[in-house]
Amino acid sequence: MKINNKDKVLIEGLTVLTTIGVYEWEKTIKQKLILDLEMSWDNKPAGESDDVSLCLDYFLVSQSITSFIQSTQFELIECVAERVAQLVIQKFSVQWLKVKVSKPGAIANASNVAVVIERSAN
Ligand SMILES: Nc1nc2c(c(=O)[nH]1)N=C([C@H](O)[C@@H](O)CO)CN2
Repeated sequence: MKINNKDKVLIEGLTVLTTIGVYEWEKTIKQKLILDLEMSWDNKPAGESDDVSLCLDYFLVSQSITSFIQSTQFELIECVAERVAQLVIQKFSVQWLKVKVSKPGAIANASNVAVVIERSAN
């Protein structure tokens, strides 16, 4: 059977408020993070059957990521990216993903700062 290795499911602009930052003043406030995810997934079975149980459900993935980030305190956006990658790989059996975490309010004279990571299962 041929596998569609190039298929992806994307989540773009997922906005979450959380406690994030290395400085003391940041530990008492909520700040906005924006996440973009690119996840490898064979979309052919879901596309051919129109069966939600065969897709990578972006609603469930978004819900899991949002509640995880909202309920956890972080210092670095690198840590958010790493933990989100682990969650998606473990909970949704995703084999490869790219995660971008932006913290648009971090630098007054920059429109955005972000980190990007790519991770694989195993
Ligand atoms: N590479 C990073 N650099 C910095 C981070 C970070 O998460 N990753 N965080 C901070 C502070 O929390 C900053 O956002 C306060 O404006 C500094 N550098």
